[in-house]
Amino acid sequence: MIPPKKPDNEIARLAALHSYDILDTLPEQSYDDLLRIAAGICRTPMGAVTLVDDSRQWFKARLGVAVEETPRDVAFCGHAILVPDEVMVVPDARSDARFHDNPLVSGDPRIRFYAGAPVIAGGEAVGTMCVFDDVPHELSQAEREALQSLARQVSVLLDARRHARILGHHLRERDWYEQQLLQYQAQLEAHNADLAELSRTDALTGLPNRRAFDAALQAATGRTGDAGGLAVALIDIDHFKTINDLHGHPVGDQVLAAVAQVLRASAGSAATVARYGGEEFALLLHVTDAGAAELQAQYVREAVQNLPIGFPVTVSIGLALRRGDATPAALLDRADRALYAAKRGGRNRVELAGE
Ligand SMILES: Nc1nc2c(ncn2[C@@H]2O[C@H](COP(=O)(O)OP(=O)(O)OP(=O)(O)O)[C@@H](O)[C@H]2O)c(=O)[nH]1
Repeated sequence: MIPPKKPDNEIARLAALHSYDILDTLPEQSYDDLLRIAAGICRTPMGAVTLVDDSRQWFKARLGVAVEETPRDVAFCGHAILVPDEVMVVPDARSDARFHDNPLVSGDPRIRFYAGAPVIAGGEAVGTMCVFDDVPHELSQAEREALQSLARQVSVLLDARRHARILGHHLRERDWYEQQLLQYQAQLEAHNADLAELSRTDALTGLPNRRAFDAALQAATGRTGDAGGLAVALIDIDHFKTINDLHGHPVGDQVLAAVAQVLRASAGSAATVARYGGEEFALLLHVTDAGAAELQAQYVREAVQNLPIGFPVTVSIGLALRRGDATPAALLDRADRALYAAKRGGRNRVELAGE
């Protein structure tokens, strides 16, 4: 027996074979079908689609062969791939010096006839489409060409497999990027929501700020059709500059926070309470008439007056009831003028705006 030598381009040949990542995969109908056609055309009971690995030949498809692989040393196909563009035909292995005492000849499957067409993939002879028989044979020119054609079809299958795998890889990569994008988008939306929240909230008191109050007023005036259903109260801490001057700015901040808390607690859950400016707050009240609005404003004023802070803190309140379809600006203007009147009138009081 003469074991097949390794071709000069063995390293490149193995690289090409391994790039298909097909060794030791499950049988596939397409390869089985091609093999069956080859055996039918060449009139043999046995055959294989072999891939010649470093030290073994592995069968992607097999017909009448019990084993999944054999050592490369005894592989007929190891010889066949040495001449990539020819079909190797061994009419009777027993009279061929390379094979007469080959264990595949002396033992099962007792090969006498062999014909193998190299499968060229990635430019290299990676294996064969081969047929064999346990009786001697000849191969006609037409059969030889058919075997070669079927070997080319094996190459087509191998390339299709590689393209499918590359495509699958790209799709998985695209899915991954899509996932990343969705995550970034969710993060951005969360940040935007945080920013929106920040831009609508006063940091010192935690109350909605002037922008948020104006938006709430705008929305409420758009909704409320009936006159007198809505009132705005502008609330200003009295002599706040003096509080700052006497007790210091940090204490002034604490007073602002305490007043904010008391306003929120005393204004009722339906009211919108906001910090409207430095020491100025605003209330949006849903009330049925001026009497109810005034009662609520007085309640708020007294709640501030009763704050247990250690020194007197009072507020002046300008109250304006919405009449007809007055705009938010007109309503605020009337409340502001009423506040001015409350200050002038002695502070710590509620003044209801006239027409
Ligand atoms: N501590 C503190 N003071 C503030 C803040 N915002 C505004 N102020 C102060 O609030 C004071 C408002 O003073 P003024 O507008 O003169 O009014 P006032 O002293 O409250 O007097 P009247 O409104 O007339 O009763 C100013 O001294 C501002 O510096 C703040 O966030 N913290």
